[in-house]
Amino acid sequence: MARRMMSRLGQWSSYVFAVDFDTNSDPIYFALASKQSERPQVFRNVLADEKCYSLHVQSDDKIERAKFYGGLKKKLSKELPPECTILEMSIFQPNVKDSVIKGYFLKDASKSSATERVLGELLRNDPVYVCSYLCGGEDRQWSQHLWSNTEDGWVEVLEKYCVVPAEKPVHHPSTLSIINYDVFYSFEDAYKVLQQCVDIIPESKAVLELVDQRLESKEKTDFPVIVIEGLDATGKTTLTESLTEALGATLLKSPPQCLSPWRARFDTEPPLIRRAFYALGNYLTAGQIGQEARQAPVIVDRYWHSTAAYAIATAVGGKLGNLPQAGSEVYGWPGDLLRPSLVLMLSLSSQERMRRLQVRGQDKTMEEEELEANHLFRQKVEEAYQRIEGPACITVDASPSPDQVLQQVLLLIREKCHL
Ligand SMILES: Nc1ncnc2c1ncn2[C@@H]1O[C@H](COP(=O)(O)OP(=O)(O)O)[C@@H](O)[C@H]1O
Ligand SMILES: Nc1ccn([C@H]2C[C@H](O)[C@@H](COP(=O)(O)OP(=O)(O)O)O2)c(=O)n1
Repeated sequence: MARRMMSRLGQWSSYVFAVDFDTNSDPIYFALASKQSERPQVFRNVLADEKCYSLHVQSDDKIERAKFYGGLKKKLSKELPPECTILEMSIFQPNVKDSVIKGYFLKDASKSSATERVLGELLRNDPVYVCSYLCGGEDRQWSQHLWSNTEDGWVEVLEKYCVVPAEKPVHHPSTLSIINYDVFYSFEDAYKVLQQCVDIIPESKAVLELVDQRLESKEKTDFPVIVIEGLDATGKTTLTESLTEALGATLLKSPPQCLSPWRARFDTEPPLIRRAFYALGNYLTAGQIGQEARQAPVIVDRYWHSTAAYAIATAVGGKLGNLPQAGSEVYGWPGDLLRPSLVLMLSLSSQERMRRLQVRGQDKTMEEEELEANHLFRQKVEEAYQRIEGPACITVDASPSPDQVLQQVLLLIREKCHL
């Protein structure tokens, strides 16, 4: 174990650490060095007298890493003293795809040694690296101390490094591991994830069996395929139903009905597994679209745009500006997924959306803070929706009455699909 850590440490000189102290600002970036830097203090303004720690997952297995990272937050929240704040942290090579190792940074204002005990326990039993951070010396500079297990079960410091400021990278670290972690760009990539889960999530087997029986879809459909997208409560169900009737169309949705028994189960899984499930749902729906579009136009309630936009918005931490730039490959359409003829995104002001949610009896009890975080999340989803290409979505104002929205959309369909 110690040898493994040493070899890892050797690589750390090219890594940058990012800690999200505040979702509305940039993370604080730092690196490790053998000598202190002349530059200003790394944690100035964000740390007072707290004890600080970091921990991140060490495993070469992608599924194990995802499962463990997801469970770790729950475990930490349960076992650490309440004065301990858990912040998201990543270690990465600037602008190098797939180089991110996720972890947590702990700001501990408690007076007890409970945190050390919990971390020592984790180090002994789980695949984690643990470090503590100390501020000392005349110039009050920070250093990082990597913990190691001794033979007799005690914890000791294996290596000590100076913490020095690092440049802000061009790409936010959370954008470096979107491909094949949050968004899958081929059937095979998503399928492989669920295959690797069969032993730990038995429901994966049933999903794979359904997927194995899916219908193949052709590139071109005989009748137009129109996808309706938008955040929850923007009126998708209302519109897709009236549209289906008005056009004598067939109504489908993604994920399809046949996956409903497993949706809640996969919603509890970490992003890697959850997103692979939704990705496969699109291929099942694509098979149904191919079949139905031989006889009539098809209306689809959510499809690839939802899968990609929600996944990207969840994966990208912090500000709207952290999203990958428009034109980035993450907004591309999977080469093997049936493309619809038209994608429309229903858009509403957040006040009207809240009003509709309340009419439906939801979101009444949300705390202010959660509302704020949700506001940022929804902005990111809508922005990601608008950046997805091949086909891109057309934004429709969903604030008029249901009939006015329907008429507006029928006009668009006639214009774009010649129906
Ligand atoms: N154009 C509209 N104007 C006012 N209320 C609407 C409109 N469209 C839908 N609603 C109402 O808003 C709520 C959410 O609509 P729904 O179609 O269920 O949205 P979604 O399927 O996008 O979650 C429902 O109570 C619905 O009756
Ligand atoms: N085709 C789809 C549909 C939904 N999803 C995911 C994206 C979000 O995490 C949720 C949104 O689902 P939600 O329950 O809000 O959907 P409805 O508005 O009830 O249709 O599902 C997806 O990834 N791909």
